Amino acid sequence: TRTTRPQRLLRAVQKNATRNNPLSVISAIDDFCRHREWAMNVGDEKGFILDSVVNEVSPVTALELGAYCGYSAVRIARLLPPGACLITLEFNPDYAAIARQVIAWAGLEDKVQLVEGASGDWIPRMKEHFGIETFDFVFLDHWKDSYLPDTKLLEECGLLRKGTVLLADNVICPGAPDYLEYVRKSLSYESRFFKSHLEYTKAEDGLEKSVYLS
Ligand SMILES: O=C(NC/C=C/[C@H]1OC[C@H](O)[C@@H]1O)c1cc([N+](=O)[O-])cc(O)c1O
Ligand SMILES: [Mg+2]
Repeated sequence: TRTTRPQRLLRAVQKNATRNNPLSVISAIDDFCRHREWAMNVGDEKGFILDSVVNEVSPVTALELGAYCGYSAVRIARLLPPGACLITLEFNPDYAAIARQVIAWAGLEDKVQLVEGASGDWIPRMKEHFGIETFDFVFLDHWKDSYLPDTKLLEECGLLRKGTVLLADNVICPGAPDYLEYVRKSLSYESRFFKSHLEYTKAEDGLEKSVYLS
């Protein structure tokens, strides 16, 4: 096919969503993915849980690992308090290009810093490059086998503080077994599972919320 799925998703946003209206961008993507083409956004059902955790934490500094088309970046950034910011890391340049445009269509570019590159390279540079002390909230939604090494890297780089909330997507499907075992067994985390479904399907999935105790 001439265009890619992310390009068709962006076109659906530009056609059906209102500029500077994040909720209409979220709805346009969910409609596209439910009725036209499935895509790996966190989706509306898990998105509702994501929203409730973001509202509870009300983060001033937030990190997202894996932007894809920018759906969860829009979900998170629309809820951030004034002066707060979301840094989102995306390895795939094609996804990053689409995500930037989706975030811009929602009018949230001032709240979101999209960084193209590998999380393993960028996490150690967060403090000096972005002037970040610690993160209040981290959403993990990138490669599932990167959840654990990147969490350990965040710890080692001193980017987590007492009370930092990690929220991980897909801990059942596709699954992140090594990450789940770690956060559930570690005395440094208080972990809780939120049962849900794989985006736009009836398959079992869920989010794991883990509070860093330091
Ligand atoms: O691989 C998934 N996400 C990882 C994304 C990987 C991409 O983001 C980082 C990198 O650019 C890579 O190309 C995924 C996969 C499914 N799935 O059903 O296969 C469902 C989901 O919610 C997912 O986040
Ligand atoms: Mg996901």
